Amino acid sequence: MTQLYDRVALIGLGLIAGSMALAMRRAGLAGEIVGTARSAETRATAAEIGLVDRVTETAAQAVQGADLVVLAVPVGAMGAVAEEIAPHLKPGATVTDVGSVKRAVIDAVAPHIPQGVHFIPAHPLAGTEHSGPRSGFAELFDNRWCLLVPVPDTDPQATARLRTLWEGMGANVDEMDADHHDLVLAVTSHAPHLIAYTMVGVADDIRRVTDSEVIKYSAAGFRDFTRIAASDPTMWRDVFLTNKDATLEILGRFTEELFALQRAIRTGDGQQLFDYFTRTRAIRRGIIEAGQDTDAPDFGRVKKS
Ligand SMILES: NC(=O)c1ccc[n+]([C@@H]2O[C@H](COP(=O)([O-])OP(=O)(O)OC[C@H]3O[C@@H](n4cnc5c(N)ncnc54)[C@H](O)[C@@H]3O)[C@@H](O)[C@H]2O)c1
Ligand SMILES: O=C(O)C(=O)C[C@]1(C(=O)O)C=C[C@@H](O)C=C1
Repeated sequence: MTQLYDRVALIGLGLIAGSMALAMRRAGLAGEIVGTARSAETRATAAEIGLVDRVTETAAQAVQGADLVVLAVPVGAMGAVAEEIAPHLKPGATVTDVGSVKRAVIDAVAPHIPQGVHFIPAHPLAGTEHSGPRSGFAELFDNRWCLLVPVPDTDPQATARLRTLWEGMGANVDEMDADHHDLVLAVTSHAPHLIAYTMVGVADDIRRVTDSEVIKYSAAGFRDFTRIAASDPTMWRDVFLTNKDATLEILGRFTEELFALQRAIRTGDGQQLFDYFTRTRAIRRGIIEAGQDTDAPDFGRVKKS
């Protein structure tokens, strides 16, 4: 793979930025990778483990001379970071982000981007429940989707280069409109996380009644919930605060369905339960028939033919 950017600046040095640094290095996509983070401890760790080629104290220093700037901080911090780096951006540079919500990030960041700098929002659909500078790994994006969300009048060449970067890091790339992105992700990622957080919270409340048995005998389904509910609190607080409308819309529908099933249980309507579960089972089987092995550890990854 050829080098795409002479200098890349990563703002935020957590799971996503760390994985990008390792994936870029794996494929030789960047000349120099510079990184910065808000906390001195994170910067020291990143320097100690050699996560990036150079660590700077401030975001303003990191973006000096960078051809690509990646905002990899919690969604609620994107606007303030964009404001801080704006006067220091190199003309012709590309600014991108990896935030889990797109409309709010565009609204917060775009007004700060100077003329002559390209802003191309993005979202890799890959992650884990871990965070921080030691959590990244080069394979995170392999065969995963990365969605680009170009804003109006985005330079096609800059977009094409960013697409090539994500492909070089192992991802499959698609483009999507910001509002559509936020609705789709509310269904596939944001609402499920809130449900997992809630379920684990309920189990924790019940623990006092069951004398810790819910933890001791936790079954596989519940254990999956606990993994998701261990995800970073700051990141997810910001996701819900910034994708409010879409998440509330999906949670409203979820609650209606939940009440319907609750009523079926109360009234002993086995047929309704059976029909519902038959429908949802068919959905999973459809995913498998489409070529994805849902039991495989790489479920959710895009199968390359
Ligand atoms: N974790 C996932 O599964 C996942 C997946 C895709 C996209 N994302 C998105 O990627 C972004 C980064 O997530 P992550 O998982 O790498 O998080 P992380 O917690 O591992 O890293 C976040 C980094 O941002 C820095 N930071 C935190 N608050 C800041 C602030 N106010 N100002 C400046 N820097 C700040 C932290 O020091 C840290 O270096 C988020 O916007 C998140 O929504 C996360
Ligand atoms: O696999 C996980 O742990 C994740 O939560 C990753 C996940 C997801 O919901 O799929 C979480 C947030 C993102 O913005 C993208 C991916």
